[in-house]
Amino acid sequence: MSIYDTLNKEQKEAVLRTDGPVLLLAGAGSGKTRVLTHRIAYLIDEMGVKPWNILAITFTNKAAGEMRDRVDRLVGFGADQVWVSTFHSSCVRILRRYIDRIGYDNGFTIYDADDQKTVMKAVIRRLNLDPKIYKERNFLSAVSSAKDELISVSEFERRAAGDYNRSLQARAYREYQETLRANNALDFDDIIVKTVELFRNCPEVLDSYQERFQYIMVDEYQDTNTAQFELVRLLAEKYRNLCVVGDDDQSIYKFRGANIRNILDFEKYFPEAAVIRLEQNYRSTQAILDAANAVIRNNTGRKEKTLWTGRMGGEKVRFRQFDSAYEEAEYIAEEIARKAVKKGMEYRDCAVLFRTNAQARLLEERMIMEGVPYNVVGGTNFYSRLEIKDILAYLKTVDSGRDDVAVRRIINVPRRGIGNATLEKAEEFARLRGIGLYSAFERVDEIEGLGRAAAKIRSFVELIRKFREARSRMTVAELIQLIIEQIGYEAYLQDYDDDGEDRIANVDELITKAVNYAKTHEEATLQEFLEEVALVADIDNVNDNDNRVLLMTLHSAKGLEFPCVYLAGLEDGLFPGYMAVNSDSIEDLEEERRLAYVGITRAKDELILTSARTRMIRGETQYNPVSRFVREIPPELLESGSAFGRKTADSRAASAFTDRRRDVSQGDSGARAARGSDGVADYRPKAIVRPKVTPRADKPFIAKGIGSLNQLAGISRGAVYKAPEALTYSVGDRVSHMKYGEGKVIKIDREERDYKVTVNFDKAGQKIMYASFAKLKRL
Ligand SMILES: Nc1ncnc2c1ncn2[C@@H]1O[C@H](COP(=O)(O)OP(=O)(O)OP(=O)(O)O)[C@@H](O)[C@H]1O
Ligand SMILES: [Mg+2]
Repeated sequence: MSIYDTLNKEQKEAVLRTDGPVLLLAGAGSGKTRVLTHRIAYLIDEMGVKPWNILAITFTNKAAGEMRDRVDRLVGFGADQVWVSTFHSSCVRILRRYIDRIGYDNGFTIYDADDQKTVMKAVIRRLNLDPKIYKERNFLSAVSSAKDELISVSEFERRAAGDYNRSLQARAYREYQETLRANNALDFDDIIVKTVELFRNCPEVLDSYQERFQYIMVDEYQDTNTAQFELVRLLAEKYRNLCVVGDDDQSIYKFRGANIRNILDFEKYFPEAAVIRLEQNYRSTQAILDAANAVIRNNTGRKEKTLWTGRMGGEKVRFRQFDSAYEEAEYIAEEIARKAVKKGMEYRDCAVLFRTNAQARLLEERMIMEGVPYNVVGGTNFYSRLEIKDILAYLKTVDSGRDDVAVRRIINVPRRGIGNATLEKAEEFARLRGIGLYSAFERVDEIEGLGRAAAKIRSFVELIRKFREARSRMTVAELIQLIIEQIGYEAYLQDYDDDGEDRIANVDELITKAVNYAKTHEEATLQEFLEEVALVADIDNVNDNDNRVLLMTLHSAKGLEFPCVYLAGLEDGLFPGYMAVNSDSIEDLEEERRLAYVGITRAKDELILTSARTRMIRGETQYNPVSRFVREIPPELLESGSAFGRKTADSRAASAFTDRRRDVSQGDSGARAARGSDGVADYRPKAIVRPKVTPRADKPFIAKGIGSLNQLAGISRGAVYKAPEALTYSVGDRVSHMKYGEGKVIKIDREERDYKVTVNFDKAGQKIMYASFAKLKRL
């Protein structure tokens, strides 16, 4: 039997039709990704296509890794020569070779979100705009949307003419772009945009890649944006062997410029395209698929699809509502622990999905208490931690010194007493000469008026010089160790805050990564290491061999599948989000609904939906109704039993502890406020019991991510014990709130640590919030 015999008729057609454009449109779990891997195998094994003539693009590095594994298993020989990668990694590889043709240096750096913010803040300062009114994130999102649509600075300026706000954005875009250029840096969007620019401006380069990639495949095509589509279109223009697979019901990146039009336009640019549809879902049970269909059916203007599964029956989808988010988290963690212990479920077979990153923390807390090993994907990206960024900034400076943001980051880490005035002088010196900040430091003797600060800069330059020397005879891991020792970084971290130990552990983790990197890459250079690090999307921190429950946002879960899935926080106002619920257009709501569809269809055998009646968000208690997505599932498809029957004395004590801790950090009586007045709560923590927070000895305790105990403890340690300040408003006043708009104060309760304010908002209705968090302004 050949591997192709396991495919159904339509899948086989998509695999065998190797020449010419193919559009494969099909619902979740219908084997689209499987078609791509089999297609690669078929091209190599049966058609004699050279592996290096194939390019397969996926959405995340994890997906790329999975596809690579599957291809390795299917193809006997040469699979490693196939380019299986994300848009971004492919483009970086191309730009490393050729970006000098469009005026950059091939050793460019890649800026992450934090770096971008730093640059944009400086731009706002330089444009003399009031940073209280003009926020870098607004400018950055305007810039990013422009880049998604391939709108250049000058085009943006042209379109902005006559519109004050757009013109400001245009100026910011120009300044921002010039700064990046001066630093020889690209942001994430530039990686695609510059590749398109390169292809458009250098036909010979484009031609060489067209020859190279004679067969191109794109997974999750529904989420490609205009720039990415143009890139693929250019590459495929000559041979036209382009196969894209996607599902319009799973398009969830509109906010990032993903363009559903690309699906519709595909046939326009490739009129000869064969359109293939798959209708059998191989992933989920009928019960799960029914729920998914019941939800997505409510979107308008979609192409109705028939999706069926041979996996008849299956456990009903479960729905549980809790009084608070703590109880929700407790339920999930306890149940997972029980399944693992009693039923021998593997932790890795289970995922907890949620709408916003902020939901992770409570879940983590409970996982730790239950001794459930877990990994948080996203939100707490390892590489965005302060300590990791510090070390990487050192490495970047040692590597090239061309990245001003990196140099600025470490100039006073650890403290060297180099003040802002000194830095400004150096920056001015650099700007006038068109050189980088580090180059200015190297010429410190020429900078006037530095006084004693000059010596401090000189010794910094000397330090970097030493590291550069060492670099040639050391591995990356050794270099990191040397840097840590020389700058006294451990002591610095210990002093920095209460999380010193954890931070040091993270740095150790980076060293481990560097060691592993060297093992898997023959010529592991520092530059390559930095490049890989810059590209790892959040999901890539997950090590598949780890037997852990995955906690992640719905966005990160795309394309993945798990036997058991918990979908948490199903409340109107959270999922669908507040904005989508209150927006006039249905587009936002429909995008949220597609996200719900993605979530539901990740489950193979078991799906549990949960929600909480009350939830604290930034000190405000929110009372949210059950998500409309749950209500869209007909009751006969749901099993909604009691959530409280099985609560043990132990777990009550534990929740009392959690609630109490929230009390302290959020102001007194937080738990009471959180529980609300609907009278449903079946118990109240009368005595505050403080169980010792030690992981259970009989279960594996592995806490990765932000969830280590030290850091958890930091929740309360870090909390501010604020005495209530005098309020500037009183009952009856009209006030405004950043998110909810205007409303009237109905009640103010003075509590030990804060005021609890009840406001009736004109649009958002009644909310109870703590004054120090709510930042209400009297009108
Ligand atoms: N013909 C088949 N026979 C058996 N199993 C199959 C077949 N086709 C797909 N599967 C299995 O069904 C599951 C879903 O397949 P796959 O991940 O390729 O779907 P997909 O369409 O890419 O889903 P998504 O839309 O979520 O990305 C996988 O476990 C896959 O191995
Ligand atoms: Mg897929």
